[in-house]
Amino acid sequence: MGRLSMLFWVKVLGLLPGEVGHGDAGSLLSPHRHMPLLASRRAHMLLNRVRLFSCLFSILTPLWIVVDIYTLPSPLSWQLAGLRLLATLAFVWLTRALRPDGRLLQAWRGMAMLFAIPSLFYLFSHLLLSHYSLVGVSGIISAGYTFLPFVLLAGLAIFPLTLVECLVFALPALLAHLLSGYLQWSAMVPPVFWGAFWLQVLIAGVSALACTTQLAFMMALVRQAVRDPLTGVFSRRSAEEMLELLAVQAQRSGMPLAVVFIDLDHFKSINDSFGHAAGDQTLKRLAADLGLQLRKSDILCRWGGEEFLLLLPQTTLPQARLVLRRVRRRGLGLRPDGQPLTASMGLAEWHEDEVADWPALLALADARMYQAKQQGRNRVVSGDDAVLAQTA
Ligand SMILES: Nc1nc2c(ncn2[C@@H]2O[C@H](COP(=O)(O)OP(=O)(O)OP(=O)(O)O)[C@@H](O)[C@H]2O)c(=O)[nH]1
Repeated sequence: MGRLSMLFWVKVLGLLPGEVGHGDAGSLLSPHRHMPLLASRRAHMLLNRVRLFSCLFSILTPLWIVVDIYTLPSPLSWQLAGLRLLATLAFVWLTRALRPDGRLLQAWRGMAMLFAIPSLFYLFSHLLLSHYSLVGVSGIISAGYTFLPFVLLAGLAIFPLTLVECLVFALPALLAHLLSGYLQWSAMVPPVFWGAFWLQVLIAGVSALACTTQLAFMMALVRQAVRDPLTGVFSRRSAEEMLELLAVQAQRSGMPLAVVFIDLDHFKSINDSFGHAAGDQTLKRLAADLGLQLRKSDILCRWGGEEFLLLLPQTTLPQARLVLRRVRRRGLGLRPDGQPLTASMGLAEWHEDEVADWPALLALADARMYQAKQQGRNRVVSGDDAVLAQTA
């Protein structure tokens, strides 16, 4: 990582060097390269915040009707009350309609609606208010309506968003301000209008910094939480979470999903003969070597002790067998005595094995791994009791 980018991460964002990963800068820019676990956790967080805020707005929006009725002339106050009631209904609907399901698309939809309701309210209220020249208390209350885009842009700061997402969500509020100026162009005072616009751009910039900083911390936390500290591959807990996500995808889209349960052979003897530290080193080296041989979309997890789980999304049984043949041909590395390190592997696939859920898929791969142990170790057992030869 370059000195300049490290300066940004450490000095500007306040993260420690170990908490920053390769490709994190790209992940702050756009959500395309986010790993599925980060995407799903972020989707949950975004939608929960959307629901929290729409709940809050559904209480606060109608309360202001009383102030309008006491301070603004009729029928303006009643027209604004009608608008407020419509907005309240929309907020209530938003609070109840969307349930977090880990899909980013749904979270974006929720955010778009949360921001669209006040933006429309702002435009329509502005149209109504532009027909009146209000002074005194009425003037002060009506001026309050012009603050809505500022509130919206500042509200962005509570969401962990990438820079591109920030821009997309800030744009409607900025456009609403421009449109309101266009609709009442003759009555508008240009310096005030452009001054307000400049202020909104500034607030949007500060919000973008707050959003991306939150996201950077979230990425660091997720990375720490999902990795196994010894080997650096995914932990058991994150393996379960990813299996849940991948299972939903396999069921919905019909895409294949292969799972390999890997148990190292005679690992205890490494510890017994060479010590626990040598055992740890062997596990670390194996994880690093395996990681290099796999595709970016493949997911290697440490299930526990000397057991690993390999998740192969969008991979059929024959394709998974090819992957394992390649891995076994290259070898799993060496034991401290120079002998080849071997493993017993159980392979199962979502559709071909007709499993009902991911625990069943895992149980099948685990059972096949035991079969491989019983049949003499250093082999792969997959569907139809097919045993891949020891020397692939
Ligand atoms: N060094 C080290 N050893 C570990 C770790 N986790 C588990 N082990 C050891 O891995 C060994 C697993 O032993 P067994 O379950 O008997 O399996 P095995 O010796 O590989 O024999 P088979 O699986 O039957 O081929 C135990 O001695 C554990 O203490 C770890 O993080 N580091």
